[in-house]
Amino acid sequence: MFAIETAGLGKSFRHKRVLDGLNVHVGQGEIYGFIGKNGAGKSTTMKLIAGLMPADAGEIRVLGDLLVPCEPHPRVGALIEQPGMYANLSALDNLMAKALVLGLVDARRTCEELLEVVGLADAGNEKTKRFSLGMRQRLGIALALLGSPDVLLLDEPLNGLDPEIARDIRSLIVRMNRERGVTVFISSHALDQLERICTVYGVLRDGGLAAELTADEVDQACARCLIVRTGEAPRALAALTERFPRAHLVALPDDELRIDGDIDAEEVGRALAEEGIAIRELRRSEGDREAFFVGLMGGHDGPASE
Ligand SMILES: Nc1ncnc2c1ncn2[C@@H]1O[C@H](COP(=O)(O)OP(=O)(O)OP(=O)(O)O)[C@@H](O)[C@H]1O
Repeated sequence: MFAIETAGLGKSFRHKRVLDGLNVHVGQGEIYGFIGKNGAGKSTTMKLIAGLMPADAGEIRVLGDLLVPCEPHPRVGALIEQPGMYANLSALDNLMAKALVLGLVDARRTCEELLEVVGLADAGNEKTKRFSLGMRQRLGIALALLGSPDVLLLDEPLNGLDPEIARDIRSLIVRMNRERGVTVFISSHALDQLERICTVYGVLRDGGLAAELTADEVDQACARCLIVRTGEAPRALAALTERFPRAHLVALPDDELRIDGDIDAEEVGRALAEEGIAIRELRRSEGDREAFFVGLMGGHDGPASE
């Protein structure tokens, strides 16, 4: 049973289709990094899974339960976009307000413990309007953790944080995962941050998943690859895909193709020459993980395709 599973998920805003047949599989106990360009639909996906808005198509299962549209699953905690909090209340009172809504027994002790867990014990009585971004994110995570969820949805929890705070939040996420067995579904633009904690990745592109791979598979894919630059990238991509069906090929920006797998450079050169495709550059690249992910996302610059 998956912690989160979506099948054929679709969502449009007015006439803009954002998600189109999205199939995500998040195993229990994983820290799943959800990656995609700006506007690819990461927050939208999170909101659908959190039960904050209805999908137009498809279904979502959380811990095996089919989600009823707009009904949050009781075992899911979420921090999506700006953490919702009352500016004039203290961190403790913000937690208490939610704890009461959830009907938690022993609410005060639970809230104080959570403040401790997220490193806000000393600031618990301060009004949140005076909080720094890092403190807000910590409180947002504490709010998401109220009720001891089994599944945590974290939308960009590391955005805009200085390296030390980002490290603290990363270790908090890993601790929740290892010690409490919480499954984490996390989005971030900071690939280097995700790479330190994620066990699986899903790459969102054109409304669906371009890839879903484990950290080990990413390691393997990035261990050794060939980069080909040619003026005829689409034709080269088609020719090489047919010639090397077991290789993983990705079109990169600047007319480059990336070929993952143990493929011989000479064979690639020969295959392209036979098709009459001129090669501008053919080189071996080691471990360029960012290029790998950026390639899967569909390039670096500009928003996701309209
Ligand atoms: N409520 C809404 N009404 C209209 N359009 C929306 C709404 N919510 C999202 N969109 C649009 O849907 C697309 C996907 O947005 P979403 O916020 O899910 O992307 P994202 O991948 O989280 O982006 P980012 O990385 O920039 O946060 C965007 O083009 C956005 O403008």
